[in-house]
Amino acid sequence: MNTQAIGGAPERGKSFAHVAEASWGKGLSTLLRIVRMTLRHPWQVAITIVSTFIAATLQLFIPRLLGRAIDQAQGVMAAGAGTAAEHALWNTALTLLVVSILRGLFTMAQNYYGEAVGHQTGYELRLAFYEKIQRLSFSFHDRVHTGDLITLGLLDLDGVRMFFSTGILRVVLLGVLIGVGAYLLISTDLVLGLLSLSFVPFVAWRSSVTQLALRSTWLTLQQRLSVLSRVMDENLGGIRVVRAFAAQRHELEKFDRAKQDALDLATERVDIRVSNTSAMNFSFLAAMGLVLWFGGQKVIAGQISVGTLAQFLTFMTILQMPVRQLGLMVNSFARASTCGTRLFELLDAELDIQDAPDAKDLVITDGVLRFDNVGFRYAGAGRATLSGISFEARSGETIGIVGPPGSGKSTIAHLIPRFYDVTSGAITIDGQDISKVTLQSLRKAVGVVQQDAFLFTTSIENNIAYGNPWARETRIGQAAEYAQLHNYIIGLPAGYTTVVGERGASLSGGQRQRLTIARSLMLRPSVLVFDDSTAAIDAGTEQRIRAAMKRFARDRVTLIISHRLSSLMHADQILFVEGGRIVERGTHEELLALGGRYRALYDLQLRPEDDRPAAMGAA
Ligand SMILES: Nc1ncnc2c1ncn2[C@@H]1O[C@H](COP(=O)(O)OP(=O)(O)OP(=O)(O)O)[C@@H](O)[C@H]1O
Repeated sequence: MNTQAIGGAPERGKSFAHVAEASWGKGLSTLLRIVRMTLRHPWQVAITIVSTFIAATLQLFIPRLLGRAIDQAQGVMAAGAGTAAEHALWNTALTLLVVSILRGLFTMAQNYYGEAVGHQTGYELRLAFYEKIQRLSFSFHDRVHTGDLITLGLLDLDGVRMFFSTGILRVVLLGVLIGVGAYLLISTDLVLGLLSLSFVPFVAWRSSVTQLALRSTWLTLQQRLSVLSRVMDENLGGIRVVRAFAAQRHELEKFDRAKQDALDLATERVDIRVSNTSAMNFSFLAAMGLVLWFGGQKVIAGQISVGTLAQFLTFMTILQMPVRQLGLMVNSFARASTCGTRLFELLDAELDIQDAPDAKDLVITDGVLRFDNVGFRYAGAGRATLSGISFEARSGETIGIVGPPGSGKSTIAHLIPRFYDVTSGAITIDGQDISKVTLQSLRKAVGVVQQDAFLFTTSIENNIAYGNPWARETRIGQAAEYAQLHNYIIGLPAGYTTVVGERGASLSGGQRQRLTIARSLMLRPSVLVFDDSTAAIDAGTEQRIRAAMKRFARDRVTLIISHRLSSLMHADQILFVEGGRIVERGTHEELLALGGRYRALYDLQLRPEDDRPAAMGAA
């Protein structure tokens, strides 16, 4: 993803996971930013690093103590029980025990606080991520697929979260073990020390190469998993359509293809891992064989003790694991830099719809909504969707908007709460340009009942009170009454506390639409827009809703967008929109008298069959 892709350029449906690896400079600044985030928890970070340091240092004592214990055991065998040699052996054993316990305790502290820092950083990032997603514009959500966002919020976030424990702490651990350990070994016996460390460069190199190879396949794997999430997201979201079209087999094949792509890569990753692990094992065992051979010669020659040889071998065993994990550390750095770069680009993305610097709250006085020569073009669209839209609606007035599909009716509705910003002209409410007032106050003043009757998987009550969670029961009941839903709800065994199922699955289409109407009424908005939101409601119920809402509509502007003329023919003003322009306007009677497009639509929909002209009847 690049900033431009988020902020502006519209590649609809383009994957979020296409990002190439970050440049070195960018990667480094990302890592520094993660470190800064981590340092927001200075105490935990300090405790973790100090514990890691102490645990690693204590671990270095173990080979020495073991070597000494072996030599002392030989002394006991030569001198017999109860001698000073036996005392010395007991002391060494006790020291070994204490060192092991202390090392265990510090390792526990290292793991505990290390995880805590990672989880806290992850939590903060997750919060920032979700907050940002909530604030990004509709254009962003038009463009970026939900599956990609899920991948970003899970996998990428994890890559950053784990950086502290798998990246930074390993630097400390390896630094102490290899740095101090190498010094101790070489200072004890130069040749044996060098031989003991001979496997380190090869294993470190192989481990890093393996992890970098795994990482590049990981990036591709992540993209493929992102595709898999998309397929699953679409399949589950559209499960009813899939069933209705008996398209299960097609969907399964689609899923299988996406899954196979991911699986092939996962298998490739296993191959890389297995072949490199064998090479590393071989190199370690070869180095051990060399140390045994040379060390054995020295023992036989009496140049070193058996305990000293055991010390070298034990040290090698201790060292091999962190050296093998060096690649993981390299990977952790690389992963955190890529994931972090992606995540931070999203977090830093400029909000194209946000409060102007000097934005003030919208103040409603007379409740006049005005469109002044408004033009609009969707980002990336070849031509304007709306041009020269002008109209005014006063409080208590109802405006009907009608027109062929795709003519721009919903787009008009979406401009009022600033889901999108106008490209030219202005929209004002009581003389205040909506682009200059705070989004919060604007969206409280504008209620849009959308075509898509989305409900949350919670109770009816919570769904109605969604925009106003502290609302009293009486207000919730009143909104339901306006929407002609109250009688149905109180007939349910659990009444208002009935849970509506996933996205309202247990309700009919009409009930869902009425519930979303009630939800918007709860806001008591100054401008209330019905965007084709009564299509699933029968004409009789719609009439009752209109009658019930008469009083409610008295002190607000109501905009009704509908294909059904009976829904809007009573409006004070009707706008006929075609090709993004208002081509006819007036009351029902005026438009009928005009004999234009509205009239033709009326003849088609409402005029009694017998009265229709022959041509219209034929149409
Ligand atoms: N998010 C979007 N991004 C790009 N183009 C869009 C977007 N939404 C709508 N369009 C296009 O804008 C035009 C107007 O769409 P709009 O939804 O406003 O029409 P409408 O009159 O409400 O249609 P309908 O009656 O079918 O709901 C259409 O050509 C549509 O393809």
